[in-house]
Amino acid sequence: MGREGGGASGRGPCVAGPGACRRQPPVAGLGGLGPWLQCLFPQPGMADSAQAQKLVYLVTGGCGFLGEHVVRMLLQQEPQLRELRIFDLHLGPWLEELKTGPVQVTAIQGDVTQAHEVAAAVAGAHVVIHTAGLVDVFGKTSPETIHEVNVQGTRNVIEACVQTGTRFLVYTSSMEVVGPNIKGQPFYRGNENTPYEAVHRHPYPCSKALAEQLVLEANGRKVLGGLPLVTCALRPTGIYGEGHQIMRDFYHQGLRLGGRLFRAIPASVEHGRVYVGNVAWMHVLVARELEHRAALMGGQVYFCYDNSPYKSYEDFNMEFLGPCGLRLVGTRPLLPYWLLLFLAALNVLLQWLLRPLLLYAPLLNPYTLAMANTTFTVSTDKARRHFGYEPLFSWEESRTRTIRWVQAVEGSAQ
Ligand SMILES: NC(=O)c1ccc[n+]([C@@H]2O[C@H](COP(=O)([O-])OP(=O)(O)OC[C@H]3O[C@@H](n4cnc5c(N)ncnc54)[C@H](O)[C@@H]3O)[C@@H](O)[C@H]2O)c1
Ligand SMILES: C[C@@H](CO)CCC[C@@H](C)[C@H]1CC[C@H]2[C@@H]3[C@H](O)C=C4C[C@@H](O)CC[C@]4(C)[C@H]3CC[C@]12C
Repeated sequence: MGREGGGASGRGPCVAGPGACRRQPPVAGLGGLGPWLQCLFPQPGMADSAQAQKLVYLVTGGCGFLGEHVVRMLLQQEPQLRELRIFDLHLGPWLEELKTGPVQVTAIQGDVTQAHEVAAAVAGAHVVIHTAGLVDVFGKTSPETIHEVNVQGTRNVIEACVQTGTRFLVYTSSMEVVGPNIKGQPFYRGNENTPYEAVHRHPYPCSKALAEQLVLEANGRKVLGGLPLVTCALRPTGIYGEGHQIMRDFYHQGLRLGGRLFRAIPASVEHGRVYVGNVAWMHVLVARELEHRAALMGGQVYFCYDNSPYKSYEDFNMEFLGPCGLRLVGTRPLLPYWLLLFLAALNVLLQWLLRPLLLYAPLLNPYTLAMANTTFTVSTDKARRHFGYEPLFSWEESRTRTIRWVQAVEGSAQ
């Protein structure tokens, strides 16, 4: 089953190309809700594309942090959408508001580890965007569960595409498929071809690497009907933006500490970050262009990037937490690295001791410390060259939106 209809020109005014794909500029002054409101109350131009609505998309993990942004971005930016299926273990109440729009929104409560549930959701979809995953570097879930969800879940998605005839699969991978590696070697302004020893031991990056490999190897497999499956993988660096749980955790930690956070990471260690709206936009563009540029894009990996500045993890967070009243104390780490490592190891011990009683999963553990202490930044234009990606949101917009969101978190916490 292929995608019906013509090529790029049949896709209304929204053709890929630097900056060309923004159907409507986001409305300023709505606290980040502008694009979403536009999708609920479409502008006149939207009506033109009504006849062209024929595609069925499935977003797995569509109720997660990234998934929700992908869902909303699709509704706003994909004029050919007829039905949007949202598959998630936990469905969010916000889905209800989407059901009043012109696109049929189908919420499916399901588990990617259950092959039959995945196959039922995939059947009849033209494109699958697979973002569902267990993101855990804090020891909340067992390595087996992480593997089951991230690897077997991805295998189930691939097999469902093959069995039901879905031809286009976009997988949300991660920078962690590359690194930082166990040796803590820096990856400085690297691109998709930069040589780097990608060796991992932690269950999360291991699972993402295995899943990505499955997706890339599946490119070219014949699906029901005999046509080839076209796959590719997107590798976001650390995502930030509205809904980012770890940012929320840092914010609350700062409030508990009297409006202060204490520097633990040298300011010179740079960490790659990318705004969630731009990551979502990249997914939408890739999904749209896979059919037209299958030979070029099939089996490829793309880092997700934008114009967010290169900074240390903590300094970057302060771009948002600072304007919300928090202060980062110290120009250098206040504790020596060996002591942090000791505390991190102690946290692991405590987690193990307390496990029968409660889940103790603090931000600091040897793995997160190593990640935060290792430079990992990307500098690439592969996505622009291959499918015309340009960030939809400037750094200033991304920053403003994130600050507004943290302020709203603050408001709701009081
Ligand atoms: N957050 C980041 O910084 C980041 C960076 C790079 C890559 N990623 C990847 O992006 C994807 C989304 O991450 P996120 O940060 O939005 O995480 P998230 O936890 O907010 O979202 C994941 C979603 O997947 C769903 N899910 C989990 N297990 C499932 C299952 N068994 N069946 C169906 N749905 C299930 C969850 O309910 C959740 O809604 C993940 O694949 C992650 O590996 C995230
Ligand atoms: C030592 C602490 C003092 O303040 C700082 C700890 C920071 C860590 C909690 C985070 C540092 C790097 C983050 C990860 C990175 O941004 C990339 C990721 C890839 C993605 O696929 C999932 C999320 C994450 C692992 C992200 C998690 C949090 C950090 C380890």
